[in-house]
Amino acid sequence: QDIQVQPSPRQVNVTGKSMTIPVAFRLVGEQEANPHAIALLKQFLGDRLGTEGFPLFVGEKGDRAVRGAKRLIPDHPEGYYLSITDKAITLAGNDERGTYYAARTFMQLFHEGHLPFVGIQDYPDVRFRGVVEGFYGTPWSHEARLRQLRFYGENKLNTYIYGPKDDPFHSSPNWRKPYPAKEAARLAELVKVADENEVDFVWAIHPGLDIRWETSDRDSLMAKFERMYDLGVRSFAVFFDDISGEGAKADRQVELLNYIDDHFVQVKPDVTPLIVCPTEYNKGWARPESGYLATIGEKLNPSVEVMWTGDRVISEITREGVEWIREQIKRPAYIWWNFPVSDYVRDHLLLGEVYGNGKDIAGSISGFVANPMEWAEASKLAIYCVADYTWNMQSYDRSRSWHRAIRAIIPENVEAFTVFARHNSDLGENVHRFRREESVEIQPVAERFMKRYREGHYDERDFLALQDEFERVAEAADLLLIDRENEALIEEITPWLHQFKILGDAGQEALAMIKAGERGDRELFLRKYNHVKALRKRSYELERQFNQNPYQPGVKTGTTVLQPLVLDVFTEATERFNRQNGTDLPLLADYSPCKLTTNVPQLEHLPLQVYPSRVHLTPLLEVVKWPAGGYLQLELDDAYRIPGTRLNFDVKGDLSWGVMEVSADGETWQTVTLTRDARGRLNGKWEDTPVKFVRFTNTGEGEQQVYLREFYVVFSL
Ligand SMILES: CCCCNC1=N[C@@H]2[C@@H](O)[C@H](O)[C@@H](CO)O[C@@H]2S1
Repeated sequence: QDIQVQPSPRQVNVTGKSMTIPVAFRLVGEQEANPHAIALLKQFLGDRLGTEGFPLFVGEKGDRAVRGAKRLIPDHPEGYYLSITDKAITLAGNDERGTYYAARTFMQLFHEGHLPFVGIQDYPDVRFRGVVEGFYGTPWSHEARLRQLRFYGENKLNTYIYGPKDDPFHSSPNWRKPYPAKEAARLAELVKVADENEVDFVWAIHPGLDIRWETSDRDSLMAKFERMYDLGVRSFAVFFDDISGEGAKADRQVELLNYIDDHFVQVKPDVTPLIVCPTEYNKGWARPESGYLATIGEKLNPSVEVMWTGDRVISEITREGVEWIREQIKRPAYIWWNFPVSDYVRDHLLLGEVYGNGKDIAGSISGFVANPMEWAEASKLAIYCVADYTWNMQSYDRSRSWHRAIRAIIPENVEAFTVFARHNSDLGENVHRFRREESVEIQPVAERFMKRYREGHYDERDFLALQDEFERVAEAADLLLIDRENEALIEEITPWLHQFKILGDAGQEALAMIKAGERGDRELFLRKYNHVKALRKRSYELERQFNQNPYQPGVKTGTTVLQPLVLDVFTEATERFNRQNGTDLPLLADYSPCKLTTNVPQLEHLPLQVYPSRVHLTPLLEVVKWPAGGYLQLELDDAYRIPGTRLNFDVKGDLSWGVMEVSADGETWQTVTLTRDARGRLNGKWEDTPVKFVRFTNTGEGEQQVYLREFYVVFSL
């Protein structure tokens, strides 16, 4: 019998036999065993549990109830031994959490009225496994967090790091203040539910934006940690990421961290190791000459965990990469993996497989936590796979895990959600140039079809395969929109489901244009042509209505294969129709009236958001290092009368180091005075001349570090 346990256990011995599930179980070891494991079993077995019945021995190594299994329990943190025979069931943990995990595995073995006779010895590859709520954007709701913690309990994830950038009591300015009563009570509830699910609730503080290296701020931080300890928090982190200036100094940071470690973490009886996010948190930003990492490696107490995102902010974690950082910081790195986080591509959902990380890194890292999307339920797909990967790397199978994740998350609509997730997994062009596979199965068919269609002899089987896929897309959208088993998930993805339905319909109708054109049926062709244009307009309006945020507003779906395919088919069919009928039916406006050029490395690949009346530059979340002579230029497709551009560098002090200019021809430039409006945004104004170019240049002497929160050009009212 195929034992399906999540995450995949390390060592499973099956005898092939099984027994019908006993009508009653006699629990042995309740007094000594991990109470959360006992509670879980009681809740799961319900009234099957009594003083009579089939013996169920539960306990930790050394407990009387499981003394017979002592030799069989793996000697690893969180390891366990589980056995089911026709005589008894044994759930024996190497420690309390191990017993809990044995109970979780036991629960998964119940299958269609039977229990398999099995011996399992299991333990995790990675010590700390889980999620860091560390994204920019709307923090998860309290209910979403409670669901997450229960999900982690089910999937043997033992860490949840609370660090939402937009929580003012986690970051500046209120990191010094205790949480108000309501928030404090909610955090206390999260800690309780985390405990019940054997999850370490790690509370992180992000003081770097305005910390002063004086005892007063040190004492404020210690006092805040004490407050959180009173709420039940037993795991703590200090984030020094995404900051510049005073807060970024290594020796100051180390002095503070060692103080916290010596006077708080090491003196409390039950606090787990302190975790820190360094300012140089990926290899792309590490500067050996700054000595930052060297200072961390040499002077930071060895008991402090140091987080790391890999070779870049968003990157796959490789053996070579973790060996490199281990050398620098003189300890295994605690990985903060930036996936499926989408706060730099907010119009996309990242529902694809988890792949690209090495399977040989377990020995070189101490932790691996995923930074998710602001969409908590939708993030569970990737989190499920990370749980499988970090528990047992060698046996991790990206596709098997992904399919199981979908079954775990939406069991009543597996087929529909699989179609939806297949086509919502790539990020599109983005500042980090991180991409994921999308529409993998249909991509070769689409490519072959378009090529042959253009050559004038496509294969009917390809046509039918594409038509079938677009039908599945439309069906999946409708099935999921009425799904009621996981309403929180559907609520999160509804805007994308509407967009997905439109994509399915548009794909079918664009293909119908081909057939109508071939049959010379002008009337039918025009009907289909108009329908596709109407669908496109609806899609555009959806973009303007949902998921509006100042970064990547809108709702993108199928951007890598299906959307381009619809556009290609529509364009080709319309151009043929125009040639055959001497008409000039317009094509879909998909050009971009604006081009970005820059010599500032971090701005090179910023996508532009183009709207009817203005061009948005996707702002960055990280600090932008703007070298002397560095410029950012937008070139419009024509000279427009622009009533004024909006510019916003969240910088302290003035922008006297830079100059804003406009030009109609790229030759003669006119300087623009920038004035701050009520909201502190810098507005450029100039007299009424047509403008084709807008640029901002660092004319100062040295590099500037700025937050580019907003930059857009309004080029018509
Ligand atoms: C090494 C741990 C520090 C990582 N800190 C990071 N801060 C930012 C996060 O808040 C964002 O969600 C992430 C993705 O945009 O980028 C960086 S990653």
